[in-house]
Amino acid sequence: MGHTLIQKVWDQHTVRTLPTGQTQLFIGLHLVHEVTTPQAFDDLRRRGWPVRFPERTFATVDHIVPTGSLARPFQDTMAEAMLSALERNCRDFGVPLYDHSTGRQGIVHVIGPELGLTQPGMTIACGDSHTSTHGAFGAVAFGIGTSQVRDVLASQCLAMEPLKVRRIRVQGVLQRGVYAKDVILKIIQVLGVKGGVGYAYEYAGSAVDGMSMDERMTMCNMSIEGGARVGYVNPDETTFAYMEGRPFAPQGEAFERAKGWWRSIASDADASYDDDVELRADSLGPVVTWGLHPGQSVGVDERVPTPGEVPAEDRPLVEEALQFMGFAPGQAIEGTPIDVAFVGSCTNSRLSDLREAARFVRGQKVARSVRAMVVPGSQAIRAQAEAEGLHEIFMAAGFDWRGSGCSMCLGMNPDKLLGREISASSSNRNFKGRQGSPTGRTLLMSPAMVAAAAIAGQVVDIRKFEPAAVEPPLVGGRA
Ligand SMILES: CC(C)[C@H](C(=O)O)[C@@H](O)C(=O)O
Ligand code: SF4
Repeated sequence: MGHTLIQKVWDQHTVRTLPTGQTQLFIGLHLVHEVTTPQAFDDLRRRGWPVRFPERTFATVDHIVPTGSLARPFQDTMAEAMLSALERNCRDFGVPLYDHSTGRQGIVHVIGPELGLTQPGMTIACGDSHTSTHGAFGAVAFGIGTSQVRDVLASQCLAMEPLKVRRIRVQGVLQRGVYAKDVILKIIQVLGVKGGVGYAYEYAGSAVDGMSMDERMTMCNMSIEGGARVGYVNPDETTFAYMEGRPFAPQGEAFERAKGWWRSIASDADASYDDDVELRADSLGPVVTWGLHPGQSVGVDERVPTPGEVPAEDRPLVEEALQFMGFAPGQAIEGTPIDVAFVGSCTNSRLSDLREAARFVRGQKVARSVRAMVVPGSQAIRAQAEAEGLHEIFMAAGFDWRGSGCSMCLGMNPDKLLGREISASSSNRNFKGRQGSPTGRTLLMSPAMVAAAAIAGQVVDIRKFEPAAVEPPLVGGRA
């Protein structure tokens, strides 16, 4: 009987089995950001402990940074305190900090892959739930809390419960206007926001095989929204092509050797799974959330539910969501007016996302009633997008072209919804108050759908929304 990737990687990183039955797992890469680490570093300082493996620890600043002026001190004193603490901690403990001065700052889940820090077969931890993103490379990557951040800083190890594995095969070809974002929103709609609790999700099947690394990252990123702490894709030639030449990837002969090892950690053909699910890609359309968690979604050509048609146990949540969002039961989602359009977040702020959004924006104008913004995931993506002229396309249409960071994904910085504004957002969470206003409302969708909604001033079906006749001349290259 063969093994899955997660079994192989887990075994190779097992230090020992603890008396509790948990695994003491060695962590290959520890990513650090400003929000979840100050107390962890303080704890080490109090005990006089060093960071055990500073060379396996990398920090950036993303959640609280303004995407406009970076003049210090920040106006928000809490944000200023968090960044100052991270700067001091990195200095005191010898941890490299990828801040704005490096030209490599960005959302932690964007810069890890970009720098080649994220590699197949690694165990990766970060005090952030969307660490599952890195699983796109065939890494076992998961979010941890602040006390576990302290454990990893101090020992480079974690006490972990093993996970069951659910294989999710997406077969066939995605139709025009349907993206990885739609696939993962559909998976969460079908399996539920708690369906993945206790599981790692292995994404496979011909549609996933055909996806770029950016698309696989979008899928793995939202695993946590389906309850799965880990999501991964087996490494293949697409993975290796992405890795080659990245600053922290093995180079030359070492890269060739690494490829052999990376291939060997992929799930075996005869591996057994705790659960197996299959989805047809061909039948999928664009998906939009209408409610208060990422599982409350419909096809863009469908209607929001009526409380009567859902199982009794779901009814209170559906009623609450309809009321909060201001939807009449059974209303069509298409045509919903929007106030804000946000292209960004660790789900969908990579170069290919910006290129795709720009395709629909070129030569158009943002609706007068909409404020629209594009927030690249990293400084490198921003620079590459500018080299291709994407920023001009967005700005000419009336989009705000901003600096990199988490921005309005969660509104822990000046980018926030106001009052009851409703946003079309390429991010990953639509919880109450998520985008910075307690009464603000969020509709999650693909970046192309956000771009089209910005132009139309309402939710539109991207399949009916033609890009301007001339395609932007896309220069090859990568961030
Ligand atoms: C701030 C951080 C702890 C949080 C997370 O863990 O995911 C944030 O990134 C989010 O997306 O809600
Ligand atoms: S972009 Fe959003 S989801 Fe991603 S790490 Fe930042 S706040 Fe969390």
